[in-house]
Amino acid sequence: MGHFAVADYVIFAVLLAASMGIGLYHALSGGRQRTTQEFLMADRSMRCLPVSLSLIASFQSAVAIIGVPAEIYTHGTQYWFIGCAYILGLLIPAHVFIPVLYRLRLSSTYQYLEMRFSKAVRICGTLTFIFQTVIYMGLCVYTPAFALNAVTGFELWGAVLATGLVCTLYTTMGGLKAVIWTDVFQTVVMFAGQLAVIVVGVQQTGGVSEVWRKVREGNRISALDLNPDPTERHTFWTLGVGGIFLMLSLYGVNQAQVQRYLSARTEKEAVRSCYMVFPSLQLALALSCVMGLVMFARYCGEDHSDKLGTSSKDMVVYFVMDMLQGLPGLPGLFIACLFSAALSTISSAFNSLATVTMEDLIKPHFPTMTEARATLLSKVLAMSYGLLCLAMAYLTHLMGDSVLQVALKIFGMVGGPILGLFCLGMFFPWANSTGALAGLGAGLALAFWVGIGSIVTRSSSTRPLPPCRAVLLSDNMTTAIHAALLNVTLSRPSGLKRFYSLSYMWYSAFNCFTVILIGLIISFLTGPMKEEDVTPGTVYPLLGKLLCFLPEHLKKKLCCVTPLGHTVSKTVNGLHKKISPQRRYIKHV
Ligand SMILES: O=C(O)CCCC[C@@H]1SC[C@@H]2NC(=O)N[C@@H]21
Ligand code: NA
Repeated sequence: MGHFAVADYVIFAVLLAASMGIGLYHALSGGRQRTTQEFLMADRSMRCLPVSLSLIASFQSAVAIIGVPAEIYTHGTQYWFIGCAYILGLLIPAHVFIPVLYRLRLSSTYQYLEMRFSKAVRICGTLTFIFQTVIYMGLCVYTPAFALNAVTGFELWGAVLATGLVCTLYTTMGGLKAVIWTDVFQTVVMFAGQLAVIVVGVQQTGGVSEVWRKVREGNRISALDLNPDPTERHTFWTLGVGGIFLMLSLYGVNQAQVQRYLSARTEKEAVRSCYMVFPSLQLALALSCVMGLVMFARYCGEDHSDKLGTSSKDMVVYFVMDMLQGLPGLPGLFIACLFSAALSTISSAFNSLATVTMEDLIKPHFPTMTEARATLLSKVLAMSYGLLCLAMAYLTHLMGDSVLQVALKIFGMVGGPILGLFCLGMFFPWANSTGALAGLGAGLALAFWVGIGSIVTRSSSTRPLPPCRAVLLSDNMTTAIHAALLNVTLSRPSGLKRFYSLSYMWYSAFNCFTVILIGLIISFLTGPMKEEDVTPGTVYPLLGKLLCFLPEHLKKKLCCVTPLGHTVSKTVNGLHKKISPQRRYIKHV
């Protein structure tokens, strides 16, 4: 099955060559990547269009291209409601996180934690991020390679090595500029590949109306599920609300994204790039959901259970090869789409790992290091992280069946606490570094307790909808069977088991609130910080913004008077800075 014509290999090779070419171009042009400002921050000269396409590419990998269609095929279109989370999930980063982080002119987003709390908090934040990204990178390398190998015999480790090496090379040579411009190219290839599969799939299923009829009969169009039960895997609340915290952890404080915001030439360009992400993310979500629906309609009523019934990872590639078989070049286009998605995510991860390792873990200990050595070290780091991620590729093989679920769990378990740390710092001036460390520790501990508990007790898997053979029965018959299935198997989990069956879409929110709650309690127990001791510009005046409708004098009374006498609240570039008289003196010395 799925023999590749020469044209397919050519297209795949062209993708790798084009990525290499872009990397080489940026290695030989501009400042020739001689400074870390250029290598890690693209000289802070980027415009909003490439930044926005690069922002999508960072967290739209083969996991989404294979995982989302499998999710829709198995459980229906409930997952599509995650698109509702993109509204607040991008507005809050654009108007809260970007202003604070951009004005501090950071290179690593974790520098914020040292400015707001202490060096210890910064190191913990950086190490947590590295842990999360290395695992996620492994998943992104493994997914396309294993899926292709399983269905088409595509040379497995050859693909993994080719991907890893090409990616490491152009990231190491061309730095962030190369990563952003290859992301732009790879995002276009990714959309083209998905569109091709959809067009051919609809045409082979007998047209749009035929697809729609089969999808409706197979009740794959999910209604708005307002079930408030937090253990229900996918409902409007877990996806639309829980998804907001997932988006904030990725598009608000994740190093890969913050680095892109900071590489924009002005803050306005950064905010605009965040806005421009919205339509492209909706398009990416729509393409992968529609692909799942077309796959369902195509195989409805036919018995492909031998192939489709196995692991969800393989069914999508099987479907694509089945559709594109015999159309020279299209299987190659889909392979290119899969590896474009993987490459653009992995290169972003490499580059962000190299940046934080340099900025947070190495430079502070070697302040006298020359630019040349620092840039060389950054390149060595990118290479070594590349090799580490190949090792991780195998480990993720053991993580479980639905790659999408594994990725979202990782973001929830590790990204959630990091989001909590930044929220604690930005919205609660009283929080101190002891509280921050305690909060992060508690958040991670709880996250891993729930996450691992749910894997061990296998309480997070939800029964798939009945396969579409049930279509042949009348509607009410199907409903009756479905109801029977429900009340028989749905034994109400109680106590700890219920705790383990918390929907993984709530992990980000749950862990974020844990960090904030514990962080505040410990801060108050160990002596809260005084507002005038907080580094100016590291606190977002949440109270001031929320009460912005109040007249100025009332606002001053409410949120600018501290017990140690009044402080002058200076509004510097839109952010309230509390500079007490004596500090004001220090400030101007
Ligand atoms: O595709 C991946 O590599 C990870 C799975 C999707 C990650 C999240 S889901 C919400 C947001 N929208 C995206 O397109 N990616 C992120
Ligand atoms: Na990607």
